[in-house]
Amino acid sequence: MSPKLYVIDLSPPVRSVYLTAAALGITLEHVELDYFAGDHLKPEFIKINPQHTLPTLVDDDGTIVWDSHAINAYLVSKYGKDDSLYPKDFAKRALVDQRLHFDSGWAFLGMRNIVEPIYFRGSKTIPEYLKENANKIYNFLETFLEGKMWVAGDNITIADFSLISSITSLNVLVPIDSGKFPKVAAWIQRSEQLPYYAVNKKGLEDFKTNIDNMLRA
Ligand SMILES: N[C@@H](CCC(=O)N[C@@H](CS)C(=O)NCC(=O)O)C(=O)O
Repeated sequence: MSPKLYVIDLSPPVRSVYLTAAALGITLEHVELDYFAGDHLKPEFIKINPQHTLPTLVDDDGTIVWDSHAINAYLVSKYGKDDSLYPKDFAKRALVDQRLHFDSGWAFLGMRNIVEPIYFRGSKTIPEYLKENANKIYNFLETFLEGKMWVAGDNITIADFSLISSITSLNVLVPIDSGKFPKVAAWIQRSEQLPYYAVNKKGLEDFKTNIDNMLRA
């Protein structure tokens, strides 16, 4: 039996778990919920995750984990052959954790603040202050990548998986100026070369189509 992952491909946090699972070489059983029909708000799902967010993991032994960052750390700790994706060394882990919290508090949130009015309130434009915020996020990331291949050093970690799914989605909404943010642009290109990157690509393309349609509708 494979651990169950409740998903919607459009979601950046869900795609970060796809990347982690692919990097670990493990299979998760995807349970797709119809987000726009409100499947995640139904009592049977609320019983599993009262915060009703996707992704949510239910492992074979009944362990339930939600929040993609916690899921990714859990999967590496439980299924990783080594700790390279989420180092045990305190100082290295602290840097990865900082980047993960940057994803939660800035990158994903910056994207979510733009998307929700488009998805749920019929908004057809992106306010200037949210575009400015997106550029602030790109600028922070540009600084983090100074002298580094990946966001927390020379090894890829789960922080890259969280940030690549959020940042490529934010890029759909507020395009990254590669002249201003060359390190961010190079990091995206590096990520796209990963042998398992396709698991981010499909949901990202669906997300782009979805946003294009909603902004035009
Ligand atoms: N910090 C959470 C964010 C998860 C999240 O907000 N997911 C969205 C989809 S992208 C969701 O499930 N929204 C439904 C809701 O909040 O009710 C994570 O990383 O898992």
